[in-house]
Amino acid sequence: MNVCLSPCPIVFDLDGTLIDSAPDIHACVNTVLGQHQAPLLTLDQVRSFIGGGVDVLWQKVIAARELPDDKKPDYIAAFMLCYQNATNMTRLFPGVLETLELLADRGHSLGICTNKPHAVTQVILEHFGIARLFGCIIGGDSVAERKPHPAPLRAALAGLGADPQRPKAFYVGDSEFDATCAAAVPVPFLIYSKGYRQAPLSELPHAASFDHFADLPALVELQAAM
Ligand SMILES: O=C(O)COP(=O)(O)O
Ligand SMILES: [Mg+2]
Repeated sequence: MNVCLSPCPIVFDLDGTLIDSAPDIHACVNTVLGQHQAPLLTLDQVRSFIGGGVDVLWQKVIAARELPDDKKPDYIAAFMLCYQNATNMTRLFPGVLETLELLADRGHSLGICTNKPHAVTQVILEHFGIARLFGCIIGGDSVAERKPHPAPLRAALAGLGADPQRPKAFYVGDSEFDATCAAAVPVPFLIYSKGYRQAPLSELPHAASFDHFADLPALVELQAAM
C-alpha cells in the first residue's frame, strides 16, 4: 500500500503522546476531590483514566470514589478552573520538539487530534512553543463527537487538506481511543509505546510502534514507502 509518497499530513494525539500531562491532571483532580472531602487518587490511578476526555475522566473518578453522579458538571467546572493553564508539571516526551521540527522541515503538514478541550490544548501547545507547527488543532469540544469516533480525526485531516475519502496520512497516538479512531477513518496508526495505554500493545491495531520520538521520522518514511 502506497500510503503517501510525498510529504503527507501527520496528525498527533496530545496526552500520553506528545506530552506527559498526568501530573498536572492528577493535581487538579485531587484539588477537586479535596474540595468535596473525598479521598484522593494516586498518580497511577488518574493516569489510567486519561485519554477519553474530561467527561470520561470524571466518570472514572466518580466511579472510583463513589461520588454522586449528578455533581459531575460541578466537578468538571471546578477541574477546568484549576486546569485551564496548569502546565507546571507537564513535560514534552523526550525528542518531541526536535522530531516535530524535523517533520515540518521535511514538508509534512502537522495536526493535533486530542480529546482534551481545545482552549487548554492551545494554551499547552503555546506554553511549549509548538502551536506554530500545527496547521489544524482539533480538541475534544471542536466537533460533536470524541475519539474513538472517527469524526475528530477526519476533521483534523480535512483541516490539513487531506482527501476525506482516501486520506494519505498518519495518526500518531498512545491509546485504545486512538487505535480505534484511526482504524475507523481508516488511516495508518503509529503508536507511541511509552504513553498511557491500558491494554498490551499487541491488542491494539497499529501499523507500527515506536519507543522514542527520534525513531518516528524514519518510521514514517518506511511506512510511507510500503
Ligand atoms: O483524556 C484527555 O483529556 C485527552 O487525551 P488525549 O490527548 O490522549 O486525547
Ligand atoms: Mg493520548
